Amino acid sequence: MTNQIPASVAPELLRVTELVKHFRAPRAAKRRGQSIVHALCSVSFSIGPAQTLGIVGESGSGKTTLLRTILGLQKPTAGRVLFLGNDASQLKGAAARALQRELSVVFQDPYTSLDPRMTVADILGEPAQIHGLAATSRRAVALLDQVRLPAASLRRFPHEFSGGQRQRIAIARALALDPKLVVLDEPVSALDVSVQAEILSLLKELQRERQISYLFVAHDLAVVADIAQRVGVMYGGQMVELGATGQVIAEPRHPYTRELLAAVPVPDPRIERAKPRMLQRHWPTETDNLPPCPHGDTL
Ligand SMILES: Nc1ncnc2c1ncn2[C@@H]1O[C@H](COP(=O)(O)OP(=O)(O)OP(=O)(O)O)[C@@H](O)[C@H]1O
Repeated sequence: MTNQIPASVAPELLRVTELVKHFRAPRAAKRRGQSIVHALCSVSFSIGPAQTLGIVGESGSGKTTLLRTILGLQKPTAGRVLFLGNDASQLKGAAARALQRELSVVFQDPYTSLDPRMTVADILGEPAQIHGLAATSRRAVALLDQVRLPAASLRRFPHEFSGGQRQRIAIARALALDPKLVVLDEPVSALDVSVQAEILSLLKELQRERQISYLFVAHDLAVVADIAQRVGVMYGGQMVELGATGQVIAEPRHPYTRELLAAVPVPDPRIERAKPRMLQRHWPTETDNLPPCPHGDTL
């Protein structure tokens, strides 16, 4: 007998519903008659346990705004973010802190995301300290082991490590409180291709070992295709495509997705196979049932 819940009835970890975020337009845009920037336009998706959803999109498509809104760093104009069934913005005190422990983040640049004045031991102990928990060196060594770095790293400072090693430290820090969901904001964009592959393979191993889920944001569709079971394509604040990775690659429906596929520099066999068949037939994806974009200009 196994206690595993079948995927079809597994509880949702994250549900984002019709998320809208508008900003006041900068002065130059106002002069062109645009008063509001529609950074997110009715974006909806969900992530289940031990799943990876990859979000891909060009600069300015709304990826950072989406992550910042999910992380509670900015309020949505409309729509909801439910994490483990809770709207974090409605929680206070111990309940809010307990929910925060289940969600962590890894940023793009491992050169600026780690405090240069802190040792690795301090960096890995900080999340526990923030939450009033004990930060033991045994726990820090276990975290280093998870990201395949030696225990001797504990006494060293970030500048003594390579970019890939720094990103391993950032991942170890993100795992410090055993979160259920890790948000990864372009985590391999600043790394060489061979180091990118190592970090992607580490993330996949960690997911298998710890059953964590990832929301993985990147510019590069090949990177997302390597790690994500599902992919969402953002364009102009909208999720123009959302579905199983193989399906989105095989049958891209939006011109921007086709552009992304054509731009993949390192051939991915699935992408290469798909290119000649693009758009020969229409497979329904999750975005087919999305409501139209509410083009109101509220802030
Ligand atoms: N604080 C803000 N005030 C005004 N406009 C903003 C603000 N933050 C983002 N925007 C605008 O919202 C849109 C989406 O920006 P966002 O940073 O989310 O895109 P992105 O896909 O993350 O881009 P990149 O890959 O370059 O980081 C852009 O038009 C951007 O100029």
